Amino acid sequence: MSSDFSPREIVSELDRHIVGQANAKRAVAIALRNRWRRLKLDDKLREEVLPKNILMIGPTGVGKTEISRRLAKLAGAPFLKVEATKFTEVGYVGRDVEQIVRDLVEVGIGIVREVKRKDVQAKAHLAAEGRVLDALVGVNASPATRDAFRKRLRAGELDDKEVEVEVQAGGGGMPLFELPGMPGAQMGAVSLGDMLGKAFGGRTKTRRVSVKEAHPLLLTEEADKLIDQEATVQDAIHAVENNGIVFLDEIDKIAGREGRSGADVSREGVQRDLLPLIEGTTVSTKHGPVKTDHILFIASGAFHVSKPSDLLPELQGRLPIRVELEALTRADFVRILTETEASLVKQSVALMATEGVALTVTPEAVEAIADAAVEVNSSVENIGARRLQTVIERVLDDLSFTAPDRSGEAVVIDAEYVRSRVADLAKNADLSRFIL
Ligand SMILES: Nc1ncnc2c1ncn2[C@@H]1O[C@H](COP(=O)(O)OP(=O)(O)OP(=O)(O)O)[C@@H](O)[C@H]1O
Repeated sequence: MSSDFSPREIVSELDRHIVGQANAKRAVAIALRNRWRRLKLDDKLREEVLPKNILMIGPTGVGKTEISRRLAKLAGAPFLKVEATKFTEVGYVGRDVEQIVRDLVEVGIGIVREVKRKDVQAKAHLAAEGRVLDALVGVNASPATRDAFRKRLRAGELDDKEVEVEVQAGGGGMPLFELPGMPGAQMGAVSLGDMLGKAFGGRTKTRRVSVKEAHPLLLTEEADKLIDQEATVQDAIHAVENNGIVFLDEIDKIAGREGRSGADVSREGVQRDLLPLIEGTTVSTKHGPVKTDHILFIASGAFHVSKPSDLLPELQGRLPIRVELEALTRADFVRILTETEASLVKQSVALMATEGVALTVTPEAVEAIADAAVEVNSSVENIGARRLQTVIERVLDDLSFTAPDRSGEAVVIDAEYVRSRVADLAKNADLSRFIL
């Protein structure tokens, strides 16, 4: 499943979504290409080639996660983000780190299942249509009646009619997870196992839904019936072992410093627990053993207080590729707002269009938004590009609330308007702490 993009192509794909950070993009592009190269080797040599894991160093909100996530999406690779500090929490037992691999397998199953669902879509489509017809006319209806209804169904004439359908209980028939690469993927992955357990446990329940709603519900269910579940799991494990990417955030926070207080020992403990995973071990999961030797680990942290050299020497050795990400400038903010493929401005314009409001954000307004973000980042706390979200929300708050009453209107957001919404707040650090 590994993508066959060249490093140059990978970087240019990443460029569509992420501004700047050329070094980090380059490093991950090489790492991805190296996996493709490894898979081309003969068996014996292939086992010898270990991934060169990456340490990303840079302040919060400058694109570390985003680069990794986009890379994984590009490669169709199972991806999981974990905060290293999670393992320093009270009640933590060393073996919990293995949960990372189990969760990654669930993510992998999600990806493989989605691909396989597409493969069987045509067949599943017919089967789902058959079940909607059963619900409409009964299983004993004459072929002629069925055909007549099928025609009307396909023409969309029956969309609003209510039917009773039998669906798997426990979420069956609904998309069970979000795809990696989307926010929330992590949460979805954790509960995925539970949900699948229920979905395929055979319990069904009757639901009353419109014909229009019934079709997608049954489509997923019929597709899953056509998919070989065992092969899905095996493919997923293969994908995880050869292409999996784990993003370990806040690694700097578990780097111990001189002076061994109790907390430092626990931090070092977490590093020791993580080490085997990164060095290569076999984790048992409910789907079988999973080897971690070739999983790519991207560790990341700001390293404001601790330094990479404060990490255990063994861990430092396992993170040989170091890349620094720069803090974002005002000019970067302007580009993030306008040039990226799904920029915040494009998103806002599209969202307002669904309400019939033609929104225009002038270039001067974009500059003013960037100014406000820079100002609050320096006066309150530097959260990088994340600040753009809070500023935009604030700027569009009124419009967002009233949009349904303003259908048909053209609304222009200019610099003056942006300033009127956020300038005072941005100047007042105490206020913006809460609002921006
Ligand atoms: N260089 C950039 N180009 C475009 N968008 C960016 C960039 N940097 C950050 N963003 C946006 O800001 C948000 C946060 O970025 P990201 O999750 O990558 O932060 P991070 O550097 O990983 O920080 P943390 O270590 O706190 O997780 C994302 O929505 C991302 O799209």
